[in-house]
Amino acid sequence: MSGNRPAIRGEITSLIRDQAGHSTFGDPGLDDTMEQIRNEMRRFAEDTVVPNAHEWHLKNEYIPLDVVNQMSELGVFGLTIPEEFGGLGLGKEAMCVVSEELSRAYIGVGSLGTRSEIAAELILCGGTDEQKRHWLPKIASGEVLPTAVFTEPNTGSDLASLRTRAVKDGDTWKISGNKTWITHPVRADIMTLLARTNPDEAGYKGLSMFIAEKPRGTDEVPFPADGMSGGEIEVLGYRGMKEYEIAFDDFEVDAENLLGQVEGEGFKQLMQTFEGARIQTAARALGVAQSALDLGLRYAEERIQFGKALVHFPRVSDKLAMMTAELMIARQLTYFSSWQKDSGKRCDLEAGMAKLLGARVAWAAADNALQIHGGNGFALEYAVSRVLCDARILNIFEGAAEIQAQVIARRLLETRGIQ
Ligand SMILES: Cc1cc2nc3c(=O)[nH]c(=O)nc-3n(C[C@H](O)[C@H](O)[C@H](O)COP(=O)(O)OP(=O)(O)OC[C@H]3O[C@@H](n4cnc5c(N)ncnc54)[C@H](O)[C@@H]3O)c2cc1C
Repeated sequence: MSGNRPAIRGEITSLIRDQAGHSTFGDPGLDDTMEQIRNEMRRFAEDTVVPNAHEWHLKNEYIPLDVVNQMSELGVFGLTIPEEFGGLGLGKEAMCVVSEELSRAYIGVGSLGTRSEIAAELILCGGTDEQKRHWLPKIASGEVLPTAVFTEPNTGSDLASLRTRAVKDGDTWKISGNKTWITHPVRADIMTLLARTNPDEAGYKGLSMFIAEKPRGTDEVPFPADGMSGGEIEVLGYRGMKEYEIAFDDFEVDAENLLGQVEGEGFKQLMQTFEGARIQTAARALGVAQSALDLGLRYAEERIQFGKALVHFPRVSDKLAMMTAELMIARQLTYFSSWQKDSGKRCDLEAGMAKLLGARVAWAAADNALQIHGGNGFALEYAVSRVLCDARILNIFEGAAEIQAQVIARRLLETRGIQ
């Protein structure tokens, strides 16, 4: 406790004021290559995303395809895909830096690569050679945008009990059932779709994963495919890709698009992506927290009350100091998890902690930054109002906070030999 004193918090605030506009406050401990990647992403985000993000949010608009195409050219969708399949062959560490920097500009942009990461990891870990050769280069180049179709109206956290059915009919599988909360499905070309292929097996063993092809749609005709319909779910934040509920009624998937050509492995295949997906979500949380800190600091410097800038009031500068310290802790845990993953070590415990902590830190940072804005923070016109809405989702998806806590507790008990 001796470290958390007013003088030290004041010193931290003075240091971050000096570093305002820098990439990070404090040295995150990355090498030059990673810092170059960060700078490149930052330049792109500052030029292309920051000036527009708030308007996209307020108008509930899609992130323009032109921005998506520029991200393809920067290699965002093929970051972790091996070079032999057209990717950049980088690790989760790079994925963290990129996700963080893009999410700092707008969580929607930082999340565009999420579904490509999940699809690529599913195919890399569980696909046949032919599926890898066919899909990975297209995902890496951004030619194919995936969407992740897992959640159902009655099945969220307890995914293993989902009910959407897949029935084999000659050379096709026919999918029937209801999915919900599907992000960016209208502009997607493939769906990583989890469905029950064995109705006699009610748990995870009855599930299989498909790489289901679909045509792109529009707002007017979102799903121009037989056996597929759906409607938009309006949301507080996390906009730019749009969320949909989707009904399948004998929707056809080619038999060759069953992942790995194996039935009953879908849940296990998906579990292999959990560590990576949690690390990526933790990195998105870092970006949101950094964005809140940037906005809070700038406002505290500019707003004068009682004849001084707000930043000179200890109760304001304390908030900035704690945001900075918490962000650094979450950042280190996230990077550490990525290093574990990149060196092939099990890291579900660390990834779960990073995701849980990152989401909390982002929410606290957004709340504090809004508080620093006073009444203006509550006005839609100010970017911090968006950041608060965007921060809120991080505790819900990619394993809600309660589920992460459960995973962490279970692993701790396991390591102590208690089952
Ligand atoms: C904006 C947004 C985007 C999303 N994008 C996608 C997507 O692209 N694809 C997709 O498939 N899904 C997506 N989801 C769905 C998301 O993954 C689920 O919302 C999440 O898994 C939680 O499921 P649920 O909403 O059904 O909540 P529930 O599972 O019903 O949980 C409700 C609450 O109960 C708690 N709870 C549940 N079980 C337990 C337990 N055992 N112990 C303690 N607490 C528990 C939860 O933590 C939560 O707080 C998205 C959701 C949102 C909101």
